[in-house]
Amino acid sequence: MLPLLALLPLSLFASVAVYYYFWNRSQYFKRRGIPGPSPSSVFTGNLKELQKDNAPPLRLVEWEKEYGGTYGIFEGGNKTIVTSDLEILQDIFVRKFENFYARKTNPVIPNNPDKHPRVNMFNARGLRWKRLRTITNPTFSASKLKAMEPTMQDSIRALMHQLEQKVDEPFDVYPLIQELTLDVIERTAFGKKETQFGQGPNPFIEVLRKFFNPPPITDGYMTSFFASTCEFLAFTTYIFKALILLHPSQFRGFKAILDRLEPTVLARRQEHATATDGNHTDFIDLFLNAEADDEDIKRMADERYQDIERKHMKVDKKLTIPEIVGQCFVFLVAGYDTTANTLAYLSYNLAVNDDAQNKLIAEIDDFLPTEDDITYESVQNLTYLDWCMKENLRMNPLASFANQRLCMKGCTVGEQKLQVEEGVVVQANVWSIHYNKKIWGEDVDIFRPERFDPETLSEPRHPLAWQPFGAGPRICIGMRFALLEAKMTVCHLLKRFCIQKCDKTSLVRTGNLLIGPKDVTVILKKRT
Ligand code: HEM
Repeated sequence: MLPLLALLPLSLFASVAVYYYFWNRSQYFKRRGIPGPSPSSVFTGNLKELQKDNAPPLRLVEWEKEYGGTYGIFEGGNKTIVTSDLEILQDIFVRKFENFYARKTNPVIPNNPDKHPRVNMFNARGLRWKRLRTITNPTFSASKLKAMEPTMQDSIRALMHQLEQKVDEPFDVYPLIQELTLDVIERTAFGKKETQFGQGPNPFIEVLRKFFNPPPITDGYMTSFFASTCEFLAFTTYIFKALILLHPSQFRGFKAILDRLEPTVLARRQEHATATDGNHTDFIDLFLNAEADDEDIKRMADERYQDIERKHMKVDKKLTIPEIVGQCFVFLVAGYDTTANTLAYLSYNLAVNDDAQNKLIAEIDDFLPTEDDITYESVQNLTYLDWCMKENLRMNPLASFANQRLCMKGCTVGEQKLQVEEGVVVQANVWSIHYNKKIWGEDVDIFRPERFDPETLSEPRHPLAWQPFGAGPRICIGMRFALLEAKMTVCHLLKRFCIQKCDKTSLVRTGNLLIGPKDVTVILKKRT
């Protein structure tokens, strides 16, 4: 009885100590004199209010109006400095990359990025990231993109065939665009031979849709727990592994994607073992050509992520099979909805801006007399199309939450020499930057591609004034791929149709991971 009674004050003391730790953490920005919204919970910080209306980056814009250009929030245990100060961001993304070479911990997948076998390039850090990036860079070279062009064209033409059935009546173009971008990534990245168009809706879309629209973090006790305790990752990662075993259903989305990828990679590896020619046809082939043997794996186990600081250090150009699966996973996830959202937003912007649409059609007709003239090279030469793409992504930097870095070694940043301590995250407030009137002029809310005409500028804009693809050594690796696909699709589309608005055309942005339009309902009119 007595020992049990003694446990009572002990557990009381432990609870007070734990609470004090979290309370003290929640006072971090106050102690540092950095303004910001008071956290609604000492555990999950500002996460609840951040995700309240299902569009977190837009909440950052509202907070900037209240707290200024640089302020602090708590994303669970992540202490995050949100800023639209371009000099701070230039330091973080570019000049002091050696202090900021990692991303923040993902509360939904709390895997240790230095140890997890299936780490992908997005989550990896330090030397491991450098190795993955170095092997993957050539995948997006001009020659590889050119090799992918015929497949992209085939899927785009299949989409046009579907759109022909939709003319003259209002319809939501977004789901069909999603079908296209998934089709392209499945065919170019994972060797799927035939287009899915004409064979019914892609069953994988539903899985990805759920993946991209997770419930708010604070709605789930597991995600709340991991988000609150992200500084104890070395320990919580084991709890995470145990929970996956106990509740696999919680991670159904990931599992469904991996269940699909892993056998594909393994089957292809089998083909590689028996085939004689080493032609790279898609990402999996390219990765398998860099497969690590036992010796490589032993050597790579000594890889220390801090070695990123040794700038000229050579990296192994080798990947393990789980890493190959991880890379394929991130390409699929990063390459599908980002491009779909871009095209959906552009369809909306063209529908509600006749003038821009007419100018774009005139340029396409001038330079590309027939659909056969739409090629890898020719679309690069269309200036107005390029301005439309840029303006569309200025108004809709849909993946802006990825523009953040974790401080790995404390230093000062920006002109005011703001001290950033190790373990603090810096998040670019991209929507505020992209709508800053001092940078873009008074008409920031208007779709005006001409603002990207360099001849109208008295001096060039700051290199980070436009950052839909991020910046610095970790800038989006799929940028050229995405732009090629989007530009070719727009050219095919406007060669055949013009896009008209109707009563149901409106723009409501939503999404936790990416911000996309809820729907894009328009009317397609056949061009005569
Ligand atoms: C319009 C479409 C796209 C947008 C707006 C977009 C946006 C972004 C952004 C903002 C980042 C973070 C960059 C940073 O932190 O500096 C990123 C990273 C990344 N993106 Fe994209 N992306 C798009 C398409 C793609 C495609 C098609 C792929 C692959 C097929 C891809 C693969 C990746 C990967 C692997 C990273 C991580 C790079 C690294 O950490 O080294 N993205 N993307």
